[in-house]
Amino acid sequence: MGEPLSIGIIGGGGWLGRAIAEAIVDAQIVAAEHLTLSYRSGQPGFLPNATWTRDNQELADRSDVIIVSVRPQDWPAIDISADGKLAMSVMAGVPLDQLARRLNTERVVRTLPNAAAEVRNSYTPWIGSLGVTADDRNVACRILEACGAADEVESEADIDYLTGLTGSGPAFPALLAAAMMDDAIRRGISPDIARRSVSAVLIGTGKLLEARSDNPKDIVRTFLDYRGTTAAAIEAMCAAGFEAAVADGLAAALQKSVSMGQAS
Ligand SMILES: NC(=O)C1=CN([C@@H]2O[C@H](COP(=O)(O)OP(=O)(O)OC[C@H]3O[C@@H](n4cnc5c(N)ncnc54)[C@H](O)[C@@H]3O)[C@@H](O)[C@H]2O)C=CC1
Ligand SMILES: O=C(O)[C@@H]1CCC=N1
Repeated sequence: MGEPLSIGIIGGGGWLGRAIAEAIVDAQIVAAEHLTLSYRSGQPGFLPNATWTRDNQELADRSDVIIVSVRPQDWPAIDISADGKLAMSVMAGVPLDQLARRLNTERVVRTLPNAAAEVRNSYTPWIGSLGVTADDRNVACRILEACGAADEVESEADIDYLTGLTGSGPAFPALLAAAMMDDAIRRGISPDIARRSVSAVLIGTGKLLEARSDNPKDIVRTFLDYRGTTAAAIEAMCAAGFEAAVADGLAAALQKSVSMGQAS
């Protein structure tokens, strides 16, 4: 058996960095003692057995795999050499060629998890550069699957689109939940019941979609066929522009993803 894997996460104290760190330790992909996490100010209190540092080059030197998990606007200030090692990015917009050039390695994997990584339910599309080896792909897959489901995609254009659809994705049901809650409260339902009931609807629907292989369109059609309350609601929502609003939102996310890559 080879040496145990060592992994470093730049921005390991952030939302996604922490989620990945805790997921890969729980999945025993890396021992906390072989994990290095960097932070900018104030060492976070979780994973006390990991090595915490402010020095990103030290992190890179200590790690076989380097994961960059800072916000895209903080990426230009990251000035390290991965020295040919496997580097992975979770940053929205930043393309593979830029990662390779700036991190000094041909072995780069661009990924786009989502916030549900915190509860090991991310959906994460990823793509590797030509320089990644079969072992690299295997390591990247294990890391990403510790955070939920992961799929290798064919092009970076797919990642740009999925950045909005799935990377930003959890925000959309959250937006729907917020609108449903506001409406319930406006109509006199207590905030506590409004929160519990709306959360239960979203969680229950997620499980229903997971359990049934139907296309969501077919489920909607079944509801419409009752010609009852659900049909009345769906038709009013669609007449008010629901589907167009979703399409406009996803187009705006795609445009932003591409422009963030050009600006970084
Ligand atoms: N939060 C989300 O839902 C998703 C985030 N992403 C991507 O993940 C990346 C991180 O996002 P979040 O974790 O949400 O942001 P965050 O702001 O919670 O975490 C970023 C962390 O990086 C740290 N940081 C910044 N510069 C640093 C430096 N030079 N050295 C060490 N640490 C540094 C910050 O102090 C912060 O703790 C972003 O690029 C974002 O595009 C991708 C998909 C989903
Ligand atoms: O909003 C953002 O830019 C990041 C990427 C996807 C989710 N959060």
